[in-house]
Amino acid sequence: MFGGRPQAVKTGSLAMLRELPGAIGQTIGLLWTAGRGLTVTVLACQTAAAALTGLGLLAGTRVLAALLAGGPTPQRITAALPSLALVGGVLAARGALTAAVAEAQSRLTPRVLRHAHDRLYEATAAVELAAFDDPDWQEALSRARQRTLPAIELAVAELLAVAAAIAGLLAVGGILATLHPLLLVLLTASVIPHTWAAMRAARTAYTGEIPLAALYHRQQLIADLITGRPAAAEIRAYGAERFLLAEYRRWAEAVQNQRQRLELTRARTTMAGRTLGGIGVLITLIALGALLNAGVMPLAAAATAVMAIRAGQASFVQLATTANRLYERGLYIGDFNRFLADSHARAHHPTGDPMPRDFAAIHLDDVTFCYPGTEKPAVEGVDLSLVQGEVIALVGENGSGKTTLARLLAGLYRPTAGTIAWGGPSPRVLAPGDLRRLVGLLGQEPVRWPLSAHDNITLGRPAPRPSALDRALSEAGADQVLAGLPHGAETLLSRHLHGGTDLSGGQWQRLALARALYGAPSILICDEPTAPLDARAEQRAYDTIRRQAAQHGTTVVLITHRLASVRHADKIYVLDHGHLIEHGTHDELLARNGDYAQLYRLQAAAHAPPTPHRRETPDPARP
Ligand SMILES: Nc1ncnc2c1ncn2[C@@H]1O[C@H](COP(=O)(O)OP(=O)(O)OP(=O)(O)O)[C@@H](O)[C@H]1O
Repeated sequence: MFGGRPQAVKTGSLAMLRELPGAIGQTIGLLWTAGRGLTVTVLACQTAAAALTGLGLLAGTRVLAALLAGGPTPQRITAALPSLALVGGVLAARGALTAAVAEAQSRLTPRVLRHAHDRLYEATAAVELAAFDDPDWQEALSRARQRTLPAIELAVAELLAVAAAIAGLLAVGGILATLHPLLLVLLTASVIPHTWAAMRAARTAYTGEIPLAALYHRQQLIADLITGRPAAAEIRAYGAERFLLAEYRRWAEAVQNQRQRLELTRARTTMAGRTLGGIGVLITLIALGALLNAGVMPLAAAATAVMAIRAGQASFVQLATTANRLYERGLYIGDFNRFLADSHARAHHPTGDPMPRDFAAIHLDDVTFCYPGTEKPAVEGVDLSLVQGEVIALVGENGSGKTTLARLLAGLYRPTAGTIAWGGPSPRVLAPGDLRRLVGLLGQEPVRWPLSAHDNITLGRPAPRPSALDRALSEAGADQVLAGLPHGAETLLSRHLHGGTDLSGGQWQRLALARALYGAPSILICDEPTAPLDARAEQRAYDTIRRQAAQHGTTVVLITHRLASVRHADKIYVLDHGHLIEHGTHDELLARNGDYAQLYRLQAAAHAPPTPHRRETPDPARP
């Protein structure tokens, strides 16, 4: 309902058996890339431990045979001693191997997790911006983070448990086959009910987990609102505490009920399996008794058979449970790998020569852009040419496509149709990633990076020239902000971190302008850049922006609803429902008396001094 579309997963036993090898393959692939040596160590130790189990059982048979043989007790004990020593040695060696497996596993699991996290964040960081607007990709990302990463951690343990169970079964099977082939049949018959119950319980957990995840997601959203800083002020201002707590409790109760239902079903299935399993064991013991009675098997072998069958049953149940769970995790891992491949396909891959910093013009030819998953273009059929050093303004009503067009110009989006060409006499169509390095972006709500003030400006970029930082700071007025900080440029800007501090909206904006200027951009996109600034800072910001164009040849794209601020732009483009409907200078557009002129006069009237009007004298005749 709200936790993402549940995956269509086949949960039948046959489907599981068919797809289990693929799931195991996915998990092994992950283990292999994260730590080959450790994987081999764990598997080798497990195989050796299983072989030792078989050897121990055989030695146990010999001990029993010696003890049950005729003759005086001291003599029988002496005869059993070598086999007893072997049993002791086997047990000690098995203990050592189990400890080695546990140690290797404890080193392998964090490695696999780190590797998976690394791949996830690397793939996510590399994708084009448009992927973040695609609900399918977003959903796959959320699934990868919330379900796959925890699943991977469990899959490692489960894969190793499956391997241990298979090795154990092979050892026990070998012993039983040597004792009497009929014992193999008895073992299989006795484990069927248990195995069925284990598989069913695991499947119940999986199918019940999908609605549980959706409910939990909703509960978490509200918990985040209650505990997070962004909503803290509004919650208190509107007195929404009780409302939110009630909402939280509603979802928490739904989570609790669903969990209880799941646990109950699981407990009942397990109980049924155990009861049937008990009957299976009883039948096995009766059959063993019959074999003994018929003289087909000596007493010592029968005792070993009982132990082997018990060990075999445990391995069978472990195999059924973990294989089922591993199958489920394998589905998540497969999903994760598909997400990585899809993200890789959506990533920017640099092509061709690097773009020169200087360009004569940018030409947009019949450019259209649709957001992923939408059919209505946000920008349609736009033709536009930008000359280096120009200040252009994009104006229009809310949702008319200004931000989208600016992002197309910045190379952050790829046109759905049409071309954007950069360059001089023979303009080149560039891959969007080539443009990005040349662009400075100043948005209305810039990111407040929880880093030092210095890193907030540089973001790890090398200085294009030695004085770049000082110049950017002074041009943006951010030097004054830094001067007021307790540790200057090294002050940590986050109240969430110990020793950190916070800035006002306007101070953050000045830092953002410094960040945009620091890279000496060829094109500076300012999307409502002065909303949080006071009048003086706004004036100063516009002066800076204009100076960038005049002195440094930076092309400026200005988006603002304050039309008084765009009067000095070299060209003004008016957008309406994604279409360019007018363009020209301020005076040309006023003379044209179109949409721009109307909007401008509307705003000018709002700022005009109020016209004095006569106070009406009350009419004594009116009631
Ligand atoms: N991420 C998105 N996914 C889908 N549609 C989007 C997305 N962002 C914007 N749109 C749609 O694209 C259209 C243009 O949006 P855009 O943000 O470019 O307008 P704008 O002129 O900058 O608006 P405003 O003045 O309100 O900032 C709108 O109809 C909007 O609903």
